[in-house]
Amino acid sequence: MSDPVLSIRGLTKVYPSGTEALKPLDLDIRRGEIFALLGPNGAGKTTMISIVCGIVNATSGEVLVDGKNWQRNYRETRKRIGLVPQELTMDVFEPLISTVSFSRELFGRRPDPKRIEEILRELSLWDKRKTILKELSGGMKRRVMIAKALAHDPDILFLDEPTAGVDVELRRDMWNMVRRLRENGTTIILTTHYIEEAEEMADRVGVINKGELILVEEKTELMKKLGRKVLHLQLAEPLKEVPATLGEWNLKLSDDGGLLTYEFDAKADRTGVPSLLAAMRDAGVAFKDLDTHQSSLEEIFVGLIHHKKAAA
Ligand SMILES: Nc1ncnc2c1ncn2[C@@H]1O[C@H](COP(=O)(O)OP(=O)(O)OP(=O)(O)O)[C@@H](O)[C@H]1O
Repeated sequence: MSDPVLSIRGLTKVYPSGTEALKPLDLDIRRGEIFALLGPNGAGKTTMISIVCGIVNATSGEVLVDGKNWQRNYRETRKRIGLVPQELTMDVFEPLISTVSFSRELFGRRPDPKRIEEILRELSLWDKRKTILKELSGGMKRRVMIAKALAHDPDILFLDEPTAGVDVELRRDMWNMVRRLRENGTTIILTTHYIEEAEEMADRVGVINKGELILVEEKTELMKKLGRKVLHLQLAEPLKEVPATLGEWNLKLSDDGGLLTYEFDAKADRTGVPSLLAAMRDAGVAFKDLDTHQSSLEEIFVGLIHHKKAAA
């Protein structure tokens, strides 16, 4: 990959409790991409983000921003990174606008009331700017967390489960905001439990499990490569068993004998569907309906984690 904006090299984390949260982890993030990090609870997503954002110390390894060591260039690099954390953290008695303006100055940026106004308007927070944080709804507080992360105009933005527990409207607003940021050149790394979110938003997907990055792939490639297609055939008459002449397709017959399922590789040029249908005709098996369906990222993800578990 040419010129990654962020490089993670051999990153490990062992907490004092002895938990090995990250095995040596390597990852390059491309400039301007949306990278979705997927993984089950406790996989190490927040640990990785917290290290890159300077909240948690790594046990070993290094993080490079534009090829420069993060720790050795702390002031310069930290102001380029924004984080929307999972947990809401804010001073509850402050008016919203002071909190957001303070976040900008914290990273050494000059005060810029116009820019703060722009951010608050975009997140539909402008009307609430004088409200103290304690009096905002949960969804509003989450918007404030985003405003705080954007206040210093970072060009690399981490979103740790941005839409966990938010309503449909806020989720849609967030997705739109992320797309707009990307259009303006911001690199975005988000963690999510919602696979539909990765499917909808990401250019690339990483899957992390037990502190190990088990896969990094272009989203479309991933879906093509691992996506299986499934053909369902509703039979005109139930079968007791699959005829022997249809053995090579490994068909599954439903318990009631009324549905045949054929799973095949969506990527392969010759799927075997036409020859299967011809063989069914020869065997006298008629069907009244058929449909095909492509595996979603969710099925791929569950399959990967299970495969790893089975191999362990
Ligand atoms: N401060 C800590 N002290 C000790 N162990 C920790 C600490 N923070 C996290 N861990 C452990 O490290 C592992 C990785 O946790 P982490 O929060 O990074 O996972 P995650 O993928 O973000 O999970 P989730 O999706 O539930 O947020 C887990 O086993 C967790 O219990």
